[in-house]
Parts: sequence; C-alpha cells; structure tokens
Amino acid sequence: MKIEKIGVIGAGTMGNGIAQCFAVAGFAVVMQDLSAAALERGRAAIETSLARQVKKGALTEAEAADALSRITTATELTTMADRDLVVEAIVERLEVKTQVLKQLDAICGAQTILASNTSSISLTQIAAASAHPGRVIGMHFFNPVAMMQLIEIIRALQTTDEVAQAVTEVARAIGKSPHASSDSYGFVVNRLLVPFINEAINCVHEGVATPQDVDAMMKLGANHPMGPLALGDLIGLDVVLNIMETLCQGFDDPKYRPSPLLKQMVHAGWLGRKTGKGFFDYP
Ligand SMILES: CC(=O)CC(=O)SCCNC(=O)CCNC(=O)[C@H](O)C(C)(C)COP(=O)(O)OP(=O)(O)OC[C@H]1O[C@@H](n2cnc3c(N)ncnc32)[C@H](O)[C@@H]1OP(=O)(O)O
Ligand SMILES: NC(=O)c1ccc[n+]([C@@H]2O[C@H](COP(=O)([O-])OP(=O)(O)OC[C@H]3O[C@@H](n4cnc5c(N)ncnc54)[C@H](O)[C@@H]3O)[C@@H](O)[C@H]2O)c1
Repeated sequence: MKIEKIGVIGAGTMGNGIAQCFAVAGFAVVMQDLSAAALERGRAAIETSLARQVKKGALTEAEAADALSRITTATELTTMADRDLVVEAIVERLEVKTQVLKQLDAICGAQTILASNTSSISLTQIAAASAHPGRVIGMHFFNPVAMMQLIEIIRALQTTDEVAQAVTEVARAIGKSPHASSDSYGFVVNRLLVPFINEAINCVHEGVATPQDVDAMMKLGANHPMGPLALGDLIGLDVVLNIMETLCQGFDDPKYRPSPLLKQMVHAGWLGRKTGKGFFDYP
C-alpha cells in the first residue's frame, strides 16, 4: 500500500506532534481541527518544538522550515478525501471517534487507512463503526511525540494484514520503533503507566505526601525522567481520567477506579499544561 499523503484529525497535544513527526520525515500533511484557533495553537506548538529540535542540533533551520512548509491546516474534514493515511487524535471518547470515522468513511476512498491514536479504547469497537473495518488500526504515539520512540500498533480483529504491514512500515519510515499490542484496553504501556499515575494522585488525595514530594521521590528513588503528577499534567488530566474509566469499565474491575481527586480536578478544568494549571502551575 502506497502511503505518501497524510491526514491528522485533531491539532491538540498529540495531533500537532504527529503532524510534525510526519512532516519532518518528508510527508505532506493536512492537519484538521474544529476551529481556526485550535489550528493556530497547534501550529504554534509545532514551531516551538521544531525550534527546540534545531537548538539541540537534531534539525537544521532549513529542515525545520521545510517541515513546517509541508503542513497545511484546515477545518473542513473533506480535506481528507485524497489522503493515503489518516491518523485520528481527537477526544478519548468512543462515540466521538466513531462519529468522525463514519464521516471519513463517506469522504475517503476505500484504500485510505484510518488509524486511531486512542490511548485505551478497543480498536475492534472503533472499527465496527466503519463500512470498511479492515482498514482501521491503532497507531498509538507517545507524548511528547518529537521525543518518544515508541508507536504501539494495535490491530482490531477486523484489520487486514496489508494494513498492519503498511502502518508498521510507515512507523519505521518516520523514525519510530513500532511494537505490536493486542486489542486489550489500554494496550501495554497505559495499562501499566496510567494506574501508576492514578495511584500517585490517591497518595496526594490521602495526604501521604505533597505533589512536589511524590514527584521528587519517584525521580530520586526510581530514576523516572519526570514524576507521575508532572506526567499527568503533561498528558492532560482529562485524558488520564478517560483512560482510567475505559480500564475500569472495560475490565469491569474496581482496581482501576479513578481517584476522586482526579475527577475533581477535571471538573474544575485543571487539566494540566494545556490549561496552565494541574498539580503544578504552568505560567
Ligand atoms: C497517554 C498516552 O496515551 C500515552 C503517553 O504518551 S504516556 C506518556 C509517555 N511519556 C513519558 O513518559 C514522558 C516522560 N518524560 C520524559 O521522557 C522527559 O521528561 C521529556 C522528554 C518529556 C523531557 O525531557 P527532560 O530532560 O525531562 O526535560 P526538558 O528540559 O523539558 O527536555 C530536555 C530536552 O529534550 C528536548 N525536548 C523536550 N520536549 C520536547 C518537545 N516537545 N519537542 C522538541 N524537543 C523537546 C529539548 O531539546 C529539551 O531541551 P530544551 O529544554 O533545552 O529545549
Ligand atoms: N495526551 C497524551 O499524552 C496522549 C498520548 C497518546 C495518545 N493520546 C490520545 O490522543 C487523542 C487526543 O488526545 P490529546 O491529548 O491530543 O487531546 P487534546 O485535548 O490535547 O486535543 C484534542 C483535539 O481534538 C480536537 N477535536 C475534538 N473533536 C474533534 C472533531 N470531532 N474533529 C476534529 N477535531 C476535534 C480538539 O479541538 C482538540 O484540539 C486521545 O484519543 C488520547 O487518548 C493522548
């Protein structure tokens, strides 16, 4: 399967990083979101990240400028009609993802691969909403996309071998390391990592230690690059909550119950870096 033209749905925390990653690797990318403001924020985040890569010597100024010129933005979903691969990175809710998938079914040719960057939702359930479920697959990037090597490749029961092979090859073509996970809620990394973050939030909720101390102890005591609460803020506490809810309902197991403090912070709109406030402040 020829993959040259890329579409990315959602220009948020992950969507803009995914668009940047494909553009740096030489692909033409259309990044779509619901509003011009969201697209402007996405483009600004890409410019900041590219500048950090130039400063670090990972890219030249010219390579960064070329990458930026390969990204076009749009609010119309119809811009996905001629894409070979569309990666969806919108809100972690099944009903919203399947609604967009149905729209893409009508817009894109039957050859277009529809990949979801879902953190936890069953790909078989997502694919079931498509008229062509064989072309649906999970392509799970990690945050920040520019720095994280892994892409979890998750086949739905319906995904064809051809599609799985094409997506694995394109993951390598953009300099990432693809690893397969079966279609189990949260796949591998999030099934392990996100309950850890949730338990760190329970520690704060129960007064075991302050957010600063919890993070300092995990960095000093376990050599983690950043503490679980700062990581929750980076991911977005709404996404952390969505993942815990998927694990709890999916496995029907109370051990995945979201922390009451996590729910409160999401209700308060304290989602972390993307809202300037989470467990820490981001001026
Ligand atoms: C939720 C899901 O579904 C799945 C997920 O993504 S789970 C989350 C997975 N991600 C993680 O676990 C991240 C863990 N944290 C880390 O690996 C590191 O803390 C980090 C890479 C995020 C940052 O690195 P750091 O050394 O801690 O600090 P930091 O100083 O910010 O970055 C060091 C260098 O990396 C580079 N860098 C970091 N973030 C970058 C970005 N977004 N773009 C480009 N370069 C970046 C920069 O060169 C930076 O140097 P400058 O600050 O001088 O620009
Ligand atoms: N945040 C992370 O660390 C992370 C890591 C890996 C995977 N994911 C997954 O990626 C997806 C996106 O997460 P995020 O953190 O980037 O979220 P985000 O809230 O930062 O961004 C979501 C973007 O999607 C846009 N959007 C919402 N509905 C849309 C629609 N119908 N059409 C087009 N755009 C729409 C929003 O305007 C927003 O800009 C989720 O499924 C999440 O679970 C997140």
